[in-house]
Formats: sequence, C-alpha cells, structure tokens
Amino acid sequence: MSLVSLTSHNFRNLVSASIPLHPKLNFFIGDNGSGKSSILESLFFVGHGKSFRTSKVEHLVTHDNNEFVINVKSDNDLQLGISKNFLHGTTQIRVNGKNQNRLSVLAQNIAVQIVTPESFKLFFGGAKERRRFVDLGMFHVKQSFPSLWRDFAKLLKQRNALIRNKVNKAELAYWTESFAQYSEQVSVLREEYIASLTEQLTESLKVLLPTLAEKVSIHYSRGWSQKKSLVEYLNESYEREFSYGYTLYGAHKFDVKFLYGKMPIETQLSRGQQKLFLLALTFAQANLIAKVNRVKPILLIDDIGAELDVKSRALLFSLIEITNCQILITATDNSVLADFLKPSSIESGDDNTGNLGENYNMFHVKHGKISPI
Ligand SMILES: Nc1ncnc2c1ncn2[C@@H]1O[C@H](COP(=O)(O)OP(=O)(O)OP(=O)(O)O)[C@@H](O)[C@H]1O
Repeated sequence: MSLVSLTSHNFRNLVSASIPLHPKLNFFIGDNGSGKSSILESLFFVGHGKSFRTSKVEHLVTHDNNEFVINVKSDNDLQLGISKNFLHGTTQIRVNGKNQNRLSVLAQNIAVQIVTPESFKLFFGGAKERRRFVDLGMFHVKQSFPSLWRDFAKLLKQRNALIRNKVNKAELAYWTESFAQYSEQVSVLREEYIASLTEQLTESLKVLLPTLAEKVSIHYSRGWSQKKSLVEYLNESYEREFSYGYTLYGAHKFDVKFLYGKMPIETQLSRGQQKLFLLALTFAQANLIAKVNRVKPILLIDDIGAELDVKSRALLFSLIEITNCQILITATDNSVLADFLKPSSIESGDDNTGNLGENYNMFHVKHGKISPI
C-alpha cells in the first residue's frame, strides 16, 4: 500500500495543495519559507494526529482561517482524513468517509516517521523522544502491543490516581501486583523488539556507516533495575511515590541508549555521522514495519542537505533503493539532489543520466504552491 495523493487545505501556508505522490520517492524543492516542511508536517499530522514541530495545534491553521483539512488516498482505495475547526473546537477523523472517534485509527492505517535537522534530540533530549520512537515501531511490528499497551496505560492511570489519593499500602498492593505483571509483559515484548531493531540497524549501518556497523548496539533499560522484582521496588517506594504523586518504576519508564562500543554514540560520532546513524535507525524501523506487511512505512526526510556531504547523500540514496517504503524528501535546491539522480556519475565521472529513471516525482514549492518539475 502506498499513498497516491495528499491534499491539504488551510494548513500553514498550504492554502490549497493537492499533490500526486509517487509510490517510492518524492522530492520537494523550494526556497526557505516556501512551504516544504509544511507539506511533510501535514502528512505527519494525518498519520499521528499531531505535529512534529509544535504542540500548539492552533498555529497550524492558515492565518485568518478557522479550519484546516488534510486528506490522503492510497492505491488500495483507503482514504484517511483529519480536519480541525477552531471556531467550533472540533476535530473530525475520517477513514473511508466514516467518522471515527479515536486518533489511534490513523496510526493503524499508516506508519509515518520523520527525520529532521532537529532529530538529534533522540540522543540529547529526554527519554520521551526515544520512548515515542521505539513504541511507534512496537505499535506496528508487535501485533499484541496496542491492546496490551492500552490496558497497561489504564492500569497506570488508576494506580497514579490511588497514589494521589494517598490510599493505604494494602489497597495499593493489589494494583501494584497487576501493574507489575503488565509491566513484565510489555517489557518482554520491548526487549524482543529492540533485539530485532538492533539486527536491522546493523544492516542499514552496513550501507551508511560500514566501519561502525558491527560496533554499534542499543542498550535497553526496562524501567526498573534487574536487581529486584518490580513489586519489591514499588513496595519500597511507597512513601516516595506519595510525595511525587505518580508511579516511579515500570514499563512506562523504559529508555534506550545507542552505544558505540561502550560509549554513547553522540560522544563518539561527528555530527554528519550522527545524522547517518539517525537515518539508519529510522530506515531499520521502517524495514521492520514493512516486513509485517500490514502498512507500508512512509519516511519523511526534511532538509536532506543539512549535515550530509555528497558522499553521505549518495550512500543514503543506495539505502533508499533497497528499502521498501514511500519517501518524501525536501531540499532547498536541486544541486543537493544531483548525486541522487546521477549516483553512478559521481564515482565513474561519466555523464550517466542516473539509475532512478522515471522512478520519482519532483515538485517545486513556492509560496505554498506546489508544481511538478
Ligand atoms: N499558520 C500559518 N499560516 C500561514 N503561514 C504560515 C503559518 N505558519 C507558518 N507559516 C509560514 O509558512 C511558510 C512555510 O514554512 P515552512 O517551514 O513549511 O517552510 P520551508 O520551505 O520548510 O522552509 P525552510 O527551508 O526554511 O525550512 C513560512 O513562511 C511560515 O512563515
């Protein structure tokens, strides 16, 4: 399944954009401020029900308008749509024309991931970003995860409410037991998933950073130490949990570290290498999602020119060629893509027209208007 079109109305500076999408590769070229990231943002929004740039959804509607609407269609006739009306404070989610109540139906149908110049926060930012990244993959790859996670989240919410109400130890104990059982189950699934992700990451790194491929690993911490059971930790933390007002340990507190040997990746790799690592990781996750064959992963790469030199971009192109996903890439000018379009000419110095042939769509973006090149 690939998307065949994206339409955005009154989203940022995209007043009325209708974009026919290529099943594999789509390039958007335009000056700063032309609307390239807004295109990716609108597609991200239809996949996640939120933006990757802001939590203030009212910033997304075109100035002096009250409603934005985004729709996508796939080659197997799936139609997904989301609109937000700020006058009435309403959100409408539609799947094949039928209104839906839950945002999660969007993510059940498409798997959208993005790499932007800000994606470095996966290394430097808090655990929240890393949890979000891993759980997106879990959601698509581990069939039992979505319902298990929903039940886990309900239990966590109930336990937190009890903590805030300062119930007695005996009353909390019942909830602690089942919370710990669910935490265990989630944790086992995550551990399996991280193992598959690590394998797949090695494969992507063999293309993008071959000298590092075998030295990189993902260290998973499940949310409580191995030394004791979760029930023991929680029972010992009774007083502290009451003063914080929430559950201190459990599967919601997991984190991952990306290591080069024993050192954190970000302390060992150059900025360009870190970007290649981020791309390798995102492609690895996309590959795992593609293998499950339920939804085709969509990768958004904002500002391909940032941090990547000619050789790195050519390597990225070879990874794109062997990855089964639909990709949208933005760039400020065509020259940044020259090596994508003529990969063999760089190496051989010949005037080859490139091996992409007609295998992509390219658009020019100017003042929020999109025209095919
Ligand atoms: N709510 C809005 N309504 C109208 N225009 C907006 C809104 N929010 C942002 N803009 C404008 O939309 C334009 C496009 O922004 P966008 O970030 O998509 O540009 P871009 O092409 O990705 O630029 P760059 O190459 O600098 O990253 C900007 O000029 C911005 O000021």
